[in-house]
Amino acid sequence: MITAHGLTKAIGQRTLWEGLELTVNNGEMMAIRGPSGSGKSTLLNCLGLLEPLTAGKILVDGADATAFRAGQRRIFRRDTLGYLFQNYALIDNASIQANLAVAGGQLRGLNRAQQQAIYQQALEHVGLDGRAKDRVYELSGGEQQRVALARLLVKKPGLILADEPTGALDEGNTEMVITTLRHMADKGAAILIATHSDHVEERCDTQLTLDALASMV
Ligand SMILES: Nc1ncnc2c1ncn2[C@@H]1O[C@H](COP(=O)(O)OP(=O)(O)OP(=O)(O)O)[C@@H](O)[C@H]1O
Repeated sequence: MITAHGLTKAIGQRTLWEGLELTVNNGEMMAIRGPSGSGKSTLLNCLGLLEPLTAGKILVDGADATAFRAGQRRIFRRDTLGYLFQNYALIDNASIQANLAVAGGQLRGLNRAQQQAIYQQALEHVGLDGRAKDRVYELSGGEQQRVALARLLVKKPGLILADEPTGALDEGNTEMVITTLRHMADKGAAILIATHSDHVEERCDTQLTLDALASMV
């Protein structure tokens, strides 16, 4: 569960958003809407502790994440956070399997055969069965997006921040991504999705719109 109070972000002279309040419970998906430049990606980056806030407080499962020290932030990113970036954030010259292996999460403490079974299941889920040895740079944009999704399935994070996760995908793959995220929410994850898609918003439980808040001061 993530709760945020009074979130404010200013970049230079511009206030992107001010006094934002939001709560996403475990099991829920929230759509973050708003025109290009309204600060959707920046909000996800702040919630993921990748970028500092100007003001406000973020609570993750009741803990004040804004007060985390560097070590606690690392553990939060390693154990709790799953991020679907617009640029997929994959290791380009490594194989699909190597990209799944860096997911951490539920993999720790498992033997090789058990890990292989988890990779296999995740790749089947995203329609990349039998492709584990393919290099990421050989894949299409949509396939890379599906590897990023498979990595989330391997990690099973409690909090997922997805930045326009269906942007590069056709209708079938969009449906697969959104159904997979819905499945992860139903298993207990709290999920925020920055999206321009009405269809994605319809599949979410709640929405937050950032439009009117962006202002010059
Ligand atoms: N580090 C930065 N330095 C300067 N300006 C920045 C920085 N990060 C973001 N911005 C600006 O903040 C604004 C919000 O950007 P952001 O990417 O969060 O918007 P967005 O709503 O996600 O847009 P889109 O829908 O196009 O992805 C933009 O005008 C962007 O140029």
